[in-house]
Amino acid sequence: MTKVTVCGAAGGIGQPLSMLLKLNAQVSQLALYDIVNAAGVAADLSHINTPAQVVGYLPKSKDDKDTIKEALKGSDLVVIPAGVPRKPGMTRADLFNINALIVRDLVANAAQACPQAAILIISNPVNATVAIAAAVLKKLGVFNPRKLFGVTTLDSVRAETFLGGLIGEDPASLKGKISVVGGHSGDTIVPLIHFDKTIAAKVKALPEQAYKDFVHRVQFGGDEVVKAKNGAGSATLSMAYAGYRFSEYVLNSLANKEIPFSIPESSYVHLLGIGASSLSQKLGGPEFFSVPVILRNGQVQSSLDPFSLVQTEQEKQMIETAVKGLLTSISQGTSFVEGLKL
Ligand SMILES: NC(=O)C1=CN([C@@H]2O[C@H](COP(=O)(O)OP(=O)(O)OC[C@H]3O[C@@H](n4cnc5c(N)ncnc54)[C@H](O)[C@@H]3O)[C@@H](O)[C@H]2O)C=CC1
Ligand SMILES: O=C([O-])CC(=O)C(=O)O
Repeated sequence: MTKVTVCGAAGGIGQPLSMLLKLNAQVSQLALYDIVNAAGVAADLSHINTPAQVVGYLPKSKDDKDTIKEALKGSDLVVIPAGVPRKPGMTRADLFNINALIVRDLVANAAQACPQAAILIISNPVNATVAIAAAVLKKLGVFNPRKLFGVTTLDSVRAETFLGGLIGEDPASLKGKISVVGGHSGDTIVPLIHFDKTIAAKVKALPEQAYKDFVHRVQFGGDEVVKAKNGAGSATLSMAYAGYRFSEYVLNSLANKEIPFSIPESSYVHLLGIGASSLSQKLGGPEFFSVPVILRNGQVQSSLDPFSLVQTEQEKQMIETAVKGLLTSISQGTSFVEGLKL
């Protein structure tokens, strides 16, 4: 019996992500929470012929504090794509003011209703919202760092797609052969693509500019979608796929399924809390960093040191640059929660 709750389930990401979760036969209960249209999305998905029982949860009023708790009660996995997306001209950091409050409230409710759940944060700016979630859970005395995940999978999905196109490989075959670490915005995103010898040889055969363009495209892939949608939001469908890919990894670990890749999925996690404090020191002190994580039973069992995947001076420098950006975002998230009443 596995219960999954999606918060923000009626949104651009929430709807297709909920559909993918409904297709997973391991899910027995799928709770769809949103402040709009939750019942409609739930009714629609409930007609799909898979085992998950789908229930929509829409708050009855602004002061309704019970519906969200019902949606979260007993959940094993909580996925949070609630919040506002970017419009052209905005950075992810510009979303902080609105999304910080949304994430704070949802995580505070999860802390009470399902303190054992794995929590996946999709809402941007991920570099800061995950720090908010951690600070809230700490304040409420239920922080398990091994179960809090910032979802950075879309960066890996993009890197696989763009590199596959460049070197003439099936993008799907690159999963586990390249890795993306750091954070989830601009130059905090660090693709590492030289540790597999066959891939590295193909990358080295490319003109230097093609490699630079690839890195830039992975780091700013979100902007491409924001621009193309021209005011109608940011990546939703590719993000739903990526969010599902990481959710499925958590669900598989809950079912004790083997990890079929040598280098597992990355996630933006609390380094000290997952037993990687020496990595944090080596990086220059960031509390959070996206690293490949090995999951067991819905939580981080161990992580890989990204420096073991670094092969070039350029990759090392990209990590240094990422750390600078992350330190600022993390302290913004953490100080937002300090002094707040929960
Ligand atoms: N981590 C990542 O790689 C990515 C993150 N994102 C982020 O995901 C978030 C959602 O994006 P979209 O789905 O495109 O936005 P959207 O506006 O289409 O959907 C957001 C949904 O959240 C709901 N919502 C707002 N406040 C809520 C609350 N307090 N409780 C529950 N639901 C609430 C809204 O009603 C809406 O249905 C944005 O912050 C976006 O920047 C987007 C793409 C990639
Ligand atoms: O760019 C955005 O605002 C949405 C996002 O995080 C992405 O597509 O990577």
